[in-house]
Amino acid sequence: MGKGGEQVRWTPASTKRAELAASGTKISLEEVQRHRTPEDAWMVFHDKVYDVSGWHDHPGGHVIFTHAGDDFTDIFAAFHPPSAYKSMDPFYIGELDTPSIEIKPLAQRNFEKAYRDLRGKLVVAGMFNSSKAYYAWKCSSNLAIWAAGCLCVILSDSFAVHMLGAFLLALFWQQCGWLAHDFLHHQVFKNRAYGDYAGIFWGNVAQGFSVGWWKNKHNTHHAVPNLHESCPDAHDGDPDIDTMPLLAWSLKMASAAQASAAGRFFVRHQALLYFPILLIARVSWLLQSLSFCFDFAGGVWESKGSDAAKRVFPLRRAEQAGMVVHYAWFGALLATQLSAAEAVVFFLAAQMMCGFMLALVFGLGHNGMATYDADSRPDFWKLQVTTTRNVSPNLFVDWFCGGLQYQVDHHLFPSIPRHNLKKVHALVAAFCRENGVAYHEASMLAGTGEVLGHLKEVSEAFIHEFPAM
Ligand code: HEM
Repeated sequence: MGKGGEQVRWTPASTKRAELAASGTKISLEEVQRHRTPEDAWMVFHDKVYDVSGWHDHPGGHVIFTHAGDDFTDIFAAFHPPSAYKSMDPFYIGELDTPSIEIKPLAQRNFEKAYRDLRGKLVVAGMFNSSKAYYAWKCSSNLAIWAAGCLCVILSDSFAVHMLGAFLLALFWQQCGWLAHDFLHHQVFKNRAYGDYAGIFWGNVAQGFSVGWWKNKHNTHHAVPNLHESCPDAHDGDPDIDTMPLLAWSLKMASAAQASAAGRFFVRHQALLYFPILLIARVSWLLQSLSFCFDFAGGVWESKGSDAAKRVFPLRRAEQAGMVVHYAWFGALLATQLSAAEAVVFFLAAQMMCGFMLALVFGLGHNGMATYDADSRPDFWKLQVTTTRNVSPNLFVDWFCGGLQYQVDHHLFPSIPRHNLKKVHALVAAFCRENGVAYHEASMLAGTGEVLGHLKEVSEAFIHEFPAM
């Protein structure tokens, strides 16, 4: 509140943060909630208010704006190394006029406290420390799959063996996806540059994915899973559910399809089209990666926040070089060993099999779970837990899903290495039970059934809502 009790409406980017901070003015939560776009972004951390309006050079990119107008205490802890805490100081503008403890319901306060205590216990228990031997084994066994795939192409003239090679390369790329994921979440190395370089090896060089593109998209997904964007100016939507015009995960998304015949067709038949769409997913990711790395095709395939991501990602040249190496080794393999026709079949088969195996796991993680509107989104823990599905583990699932079978645990603590997630899971499951938080787990088969069932429900709701279409 301002002098005389009137509500103060702060001007956005022009705000002089230091002056505001020095004035000691208390700020209401309602006031913070009004500043929710990239150019006018205020956020709360442990009852302190920060103004990050227009900070397009935040080292993590535009993901910071997903929490404009909101509390970012827990998401900050999830993403940042301890060294980042001091970089908040220049953005401080004041204290909340009413501490959150007096605003939030008791159950919520208890849960938040317990969640933060749990993080502390996991740090003390060494759960954030990686086993380098484990990752050396994962990396070398994956390279063995790559070698086997290449040898199938080099040593044999048989079409069937070549197709086996395509399958092995598809498996290799799928596992590269999980390795790049772990390195880029900084699960393996405390030194973030090492993680980024390893990510470029397993992402750009090995499988043709741009690390900068992936980080921008994936970190935003982590910050706001299954959340619909509030408005075109905001940066608060989950890019992973932005799958229109092909798949609609809620009636809200489906409604956007009613204007075009193609859109209506896809929504009506999306449960049947789900598996065929997974087959082409990787081709789309390759195009987005090329677009991000080389400004290819005028940015047609780029996702929101790409400009900032290109500017802030420090290893842009290295990732461009990585892409060149990827297409050089893969192109040389196909061009020197196969006829033109067989090379095309091999290329498409490998891309489609890999896309299917990657996307199947992605779908299991969140699709068919709750979706939220940005305006009514729940707090950090509820958003992360209720939008996410764990897959019941077994030896095959553990290998095939690369740690993402513990999706809930991973979302709550993204920088815990995958080999510790089994232990963490036992604590998180007990913790959710004690605090009455719905926590969902299904087998691979049942989970995929849930995804298809959800797509069908959205189709039916769409047909019911727009019967004349
Ligand atoms: C005042 C608020 C914030 C400040 C001062 C800040 C500062 C920083 C700094 C210094 C880094 C670089 C860390 C390093 O690599 O050493 C960073 C990275 C990052 N930040 Fe923030 N941040 C803020 C808020 C946020 C918010 C709200 C989010 C998410 C919603 C976020 C997400 C990230 C991500 C994803 C990275 C990149 C991590 C990586 O892949 O290396 N930040 N931030």
